[in-house]
Amino acid sequence: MTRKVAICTLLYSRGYLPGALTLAYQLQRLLNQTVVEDDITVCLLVARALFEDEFSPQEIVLIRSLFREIIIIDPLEDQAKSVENNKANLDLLRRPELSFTLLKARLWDLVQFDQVLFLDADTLPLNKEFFKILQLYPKQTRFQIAAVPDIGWPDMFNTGVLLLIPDLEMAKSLQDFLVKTVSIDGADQGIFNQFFNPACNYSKEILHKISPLMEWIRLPFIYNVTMPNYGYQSSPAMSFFQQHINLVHFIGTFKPWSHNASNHEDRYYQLWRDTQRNLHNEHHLSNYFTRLQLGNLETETDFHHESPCLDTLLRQNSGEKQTQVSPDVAQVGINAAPNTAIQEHDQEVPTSDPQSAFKFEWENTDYLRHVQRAFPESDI
Ligand SMILES: O=c1ccn([C@@H]2O[C@H](COP(=O)(O)OP(=O)(O)O[C@H]3O[C@H](CO)[C@@H](O)[C@H](O)[C@H]3O)[C@@H](O)[C@H]2O)c(=O)[nH]1
Ligand SMILES: [Mn+2]
Repeated sequence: MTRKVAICTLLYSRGYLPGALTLAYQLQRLLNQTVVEDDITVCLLVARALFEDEFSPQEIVLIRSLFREIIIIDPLEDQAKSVENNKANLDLLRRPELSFTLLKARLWDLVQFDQVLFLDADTLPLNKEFFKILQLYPKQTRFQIAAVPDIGWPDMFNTGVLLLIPDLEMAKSLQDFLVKTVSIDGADQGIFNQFFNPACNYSKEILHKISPLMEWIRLPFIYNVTMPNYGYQSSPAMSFFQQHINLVHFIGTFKPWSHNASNHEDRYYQLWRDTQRNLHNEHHLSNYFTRLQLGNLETETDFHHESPCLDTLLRQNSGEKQTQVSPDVAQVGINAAPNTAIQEHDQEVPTSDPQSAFKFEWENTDYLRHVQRAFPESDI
């Protein structure tokens, strides 16, 4: 039977829009070149406040033309509390903008799909071989998460590429867990590892009470090759495996769309920019995106003058599928909120600061009560 598979990315601030659009464009391009057994829907998970208050109608049209489905997500229950609890560890990471990556927990709510492949907005699949990822574990269960080891700490997985089985009980357990536990890195990667990965738990017994089947399935690195890959970029391994790399992931604060990225010579950054350029050309968007990268406010007038194809797009996409709330394009305010500041992205300097301030608070929670209820006997 054909499985319904969502390939999703997440957007909760407009600074990552170039990443999300370029990723969607690349996915479409590669999907057009290949025959995939599954019924694939390329989706954008977008924070409600961002989608409804910050995007202009033209931006929404553009987003709709690249994503088959837009899924508007609300904050998690007690999200503000979780963000506050995690603040100290996120400060260690020096990435305050990552606090809302916890929203990835919403992926388990997407039970309209049989499986979800999540990709960070700063990833770029390179070839159609990438879709083989969907065939790697056909029997994946809701207790398993499939992901690639993190180069910063390979006993943990990186959460930029995730395969998961949506399930409402798991969603609830994970979200309860999130509220009650301090994340290792103050964001989603730490907490998802603490939830699924036995290496991140002081007590295996506790993990087994959730389910003995809880597991991280370790995917090959070629499905999430993180850049910059300090020390490895020019290594023999890099040249040996180069032909087999299926996806690159631009981790850290310096992104290919950062304002000074055009001086960056690395071939994968260049590849990302070439892909973005093709997207611009097809949609007549170059000027618009130049301004976006600089973090300037967009104006409707400029946009219309320079993008005559958008009226056509508006008409073409008016029937586009969208789940949850669907604000009428015409009713959405034009740049109602000021553009969120796009940070100065300097080249990230590797740091040897200790990252060990996390603490587990099993004793102080009633987490176990919740998870035991969440998993019926028959599943264990
Ligand atoms: O301001 C932001 C920041 C992030 N995102 C989304 O969240 C993802 C994660 O942020 P990113 O900058 O890609 O994080 P990384 O530099 O890749 O950092 C690592 O650490 C993060 C926090 O644990 C994980 O989410 C990542 O998967 C992991 O690679 C992005 O790709 C976007 O999809 C936004 O929409 N707006
Ligand atoms: Mn990322």
